Amino acid sequence: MSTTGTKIRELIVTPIAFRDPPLLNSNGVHEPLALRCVLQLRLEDGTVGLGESPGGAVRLERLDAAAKAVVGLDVFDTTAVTAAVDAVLLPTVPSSHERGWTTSAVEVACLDAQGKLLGRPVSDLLGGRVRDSVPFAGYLFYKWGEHPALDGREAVGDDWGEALDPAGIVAQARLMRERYGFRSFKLKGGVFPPDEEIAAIRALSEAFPGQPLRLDPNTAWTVETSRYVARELDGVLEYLEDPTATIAGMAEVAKDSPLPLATNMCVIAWEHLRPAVEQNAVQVLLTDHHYWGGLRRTRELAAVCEAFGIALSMHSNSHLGISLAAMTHVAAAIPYLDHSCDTHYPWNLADDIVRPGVLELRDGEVKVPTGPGLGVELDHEALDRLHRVYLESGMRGRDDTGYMRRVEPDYELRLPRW
Ligand SMILES: O=C([O-])[C@@H](O)[C@@H](O)[C@H](O)[C@@H](O)C(=O)[O-]
Ligand SMILES: [Mg+2]
Repeated sequence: MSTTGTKIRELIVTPIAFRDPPLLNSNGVHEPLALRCVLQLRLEDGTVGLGESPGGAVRLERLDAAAKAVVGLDVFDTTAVTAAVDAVLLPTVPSSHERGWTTSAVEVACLDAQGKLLGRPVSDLLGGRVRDSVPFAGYLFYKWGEHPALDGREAVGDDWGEALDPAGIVAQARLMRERYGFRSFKLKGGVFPPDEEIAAIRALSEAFPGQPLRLDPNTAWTVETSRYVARELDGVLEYLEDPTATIAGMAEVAKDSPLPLATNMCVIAWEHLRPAVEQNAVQVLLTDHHYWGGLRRTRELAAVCEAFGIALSMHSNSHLGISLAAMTHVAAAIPYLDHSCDTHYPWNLADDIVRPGVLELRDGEVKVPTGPGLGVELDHEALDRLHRVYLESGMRGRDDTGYMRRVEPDYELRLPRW
């Protein structure tokens, strides 16, 4: 194939804001809107590759810099594209993890364009799929029934309702199961005292016998508390995720934990792998292509984990369909993925920017799209609408703690809290 038409003509980055329910976590509560950026990588021949990145002013600025750096490069030379993005960010963004967020979004757009040019799905470009559909876990959150009235805005409810105790969490899990068929569940913890969250997990285990369960308090606990919870939930959880902070802290917990420990917080860059392995700090790694530098790097990461006997799962943050498609393709192409993947998608899919019909959560799984590239089509009308929401909102970053303080002025962010 000649490179005449496969050169990158432009990269359009569109910031958007979409509705998000009041989901609680160890940092506070989700704001009424969540931010993402949508990438359209247009080639000389008119082919467009799609990408999606976490949003906010900082990420947008970096993506805008990346957009200038990639013009004229061949879309098939992802090594050169990634190097160009990395080089333009290096002077101001020293952390490889931070640069990974930007390179990843651009790489996904390149792979989508490549797949469209070749008429092959992205999973083929990653070596071929080993499964036709990818299992996801129902991601449960403690939550308020509505976003409270603030700044003259009326309260905003949703069709999930309130979940502030074990009965509420079980009811939410039942709804998740009814709507999407999930066969495993993750509870976002770090919100209530550990015994209350242990009770919620026990209630889930009774309601869904034999279904894999996980608990993730996002470092809300001390080493001692983490060990206590691990002992209490031995035989009930498949793994305990980020109970405490740092590789050293996790290693301390691991010494005495009957449960495998998982992370998407203390091992988030290549340089963290060696100390984590040496200290046996984590037994499960939640990959996330958004911050490991892309889909191909995620596959490489999986091979490293396989070599060291670290099991694999997948992390998620509030996201839309382009990211879900990318997550599904890479999960399909990793033989060694032994846990269902996380996804926030059920919380946000009402505002998706891809056309319906391809990505469906059914029986707790998403079928790997078989069309060219990521296999999803951008809904331009939805994109324009959500871009206007972004502009009008004035929101330029995520602040779960600040939002919580506006509702509960005495709220203090403390990690660990228990
Ligand atoms: O969206 C949230 O509240 C989650 O806590 C998210 O911020 C985390 O990144 C994530 O889902 C996790 O597994 O740690
Ligand atoms: Mg986590």
